[in-house]
Amino acid sequence: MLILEADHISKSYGKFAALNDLSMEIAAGETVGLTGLSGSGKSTCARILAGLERPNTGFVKYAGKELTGPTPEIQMIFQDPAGSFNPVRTIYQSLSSVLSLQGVPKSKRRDLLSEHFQNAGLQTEILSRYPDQISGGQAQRVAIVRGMLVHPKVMILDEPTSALDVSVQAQILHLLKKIQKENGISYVFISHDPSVVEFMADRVIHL
Ligand SMILES: Nc1ncnc2c1ncn2[C@@H]1O[C@H](COP(=O)(O)OP(=O)(O)OP(=O)(O)O)[C@@H](O)[C@H]1O
Repeated sequence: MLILEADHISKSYGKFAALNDLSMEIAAGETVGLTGLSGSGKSTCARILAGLERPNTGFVKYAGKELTGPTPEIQMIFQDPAGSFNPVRTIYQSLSSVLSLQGVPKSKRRDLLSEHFQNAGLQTEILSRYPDQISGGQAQRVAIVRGMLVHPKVMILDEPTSALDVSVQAQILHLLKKIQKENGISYVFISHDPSVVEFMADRVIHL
């Protein structure tokens, strides 16, 4: 079953064409790799597939319907995980507000987060820290947990391990594979590193 489709999408910024006539299809549960040189439009494509930007021409369909904006069902993970958290809130506060939007009562949030943390190889002590008090690898695990809290069907991963040490990179890639196996979600995995994309993806598209 197709979950996400891009149909002849193009994007220009002024006269500059960042993405030119890309079509791709992503089936439920599969990982499509997206690779290409710096400036080839990978991040532009990621933002469009996540509904964060609209293409100038063409369209994106999610679950058969045109995507016109962001939806919780498509989550995006960025290269710089620490930067995607509010620096003046603890990790618990940031994640708790996601659960609040989900209607999870306060009394259940800590236990639920502990369960997610254990599953993602994170110690629960991290919940009381601020984003600048955790490592890059820990921050990326927390970002992945945060994305999973809303039960997405698709995750767009834009260079999720590029800022991490090689040993930490491998751990994150294995965590992502485990999460996919457990939840059957689809990934669009973007990296300029062909070996990382090969490891993760069922199919690879070169931009
Ligand atoms: N908001 C924007 N305004 C103007 N130009 C942009 C904007 N976003 C991207 N671009 C340009 O579009 C092109 C594609 O950028 P994009 O970030 O999608 O490439 P990329 O393949 O992800 O590159 P990298 O691997 O270096 O991150 C680049 O030349 C970039 O400068």
